[in-house]
Amino acid sequence: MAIVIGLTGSIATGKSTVSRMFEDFHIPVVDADKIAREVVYPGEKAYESIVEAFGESILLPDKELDRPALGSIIFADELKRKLLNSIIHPAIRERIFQQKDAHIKAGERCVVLDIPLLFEGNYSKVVDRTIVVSVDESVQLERLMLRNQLTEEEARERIESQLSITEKTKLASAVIDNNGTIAESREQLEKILKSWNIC
Ligand SMILES: CC(C)(COP(=O)(O)OP(=O)(O)OC[C@H]1O[C@@H](n2cnc3c(N)ncnc32)[C@H](O)[C@@H]1O)[C@@H](O)C(=O)NCCC(=O)NCCS
Ligand SMILES: Nc1ncnc2c1ncn2[C@@H]1O[C@H](COP(=O)(O)OP(=O)(O)OP(=O)(O)O)[C@@H](O)[C@H]1O
Repeated sequence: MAIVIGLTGSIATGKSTVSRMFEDFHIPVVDADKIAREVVYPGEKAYESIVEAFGESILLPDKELDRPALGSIIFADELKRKLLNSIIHPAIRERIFQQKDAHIKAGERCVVLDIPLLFEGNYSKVVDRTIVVSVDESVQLERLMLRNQLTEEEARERIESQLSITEKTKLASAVIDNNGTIAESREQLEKILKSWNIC
């Protein structure tokens, strides 16, 4: 029986940074953010529905989705965020399950599902264990503003669009404290996987 691990965090807490570490353990990762980009390539069904719902102003001159523009709209307006979610989440969900099943069919004994909205999207029932990557809210705010070049207000809107990191850590099987260095977080990951007899 394969073990399915759900990896999550809140925005900019370091989920992708930890996700990359699974490569060292030869554990495949299904990346929901990557899938979210693929399902909105021009020509995909979700792309057409997004343009219909949000208008051509969220497109770049080459007709690709203008992700920062769409981000500014949906993180500032809960109803618009719900509208985008209702268009895009079913397509993301379908591909997550397809990729997970393909890894298991190929004989992998452990698969990671890296999903930002793991708890909000009710994925916890399809994973065996969860790892939450956590940082203090002040560190989260600082890293988010720096990475996405956002004002404090914009960064706070994004943080508030998800379940808080405090709530997520309460729901986790294991927590990685990513306030320190990346090497320290890697050590914590290794310890967790060893305690679960995964590496
Ligand atoms: C709004 C979009 C176009 C902005 O794109 P951008 O390239 O700037 O950001 P990216 O996709 O890398 O997302 C960054 C982070 O934002 C957070 N986030 C993204 N979408 C959402 C959402 N609908 N609700 C809450 N948080 C979200 C996640 O923590 C994610 O890791 C994009 O995030 C998107 O299409 N979102 C909807 C799909 C989604 O929910 N994805 C995340 C979960 S699968
Ligand atoms: N331990 C660390 N020390 C310093 N910077 C870090 C550390 N971990 C991550 N970062 C930086 O913080 C930012 C957020 O990290 P990352 O992109 O991994 O977060 P994320 O949780 O995947 O974000 P998102 O939810 O937006 O996809 C990045 O710029 C990353 O380089």
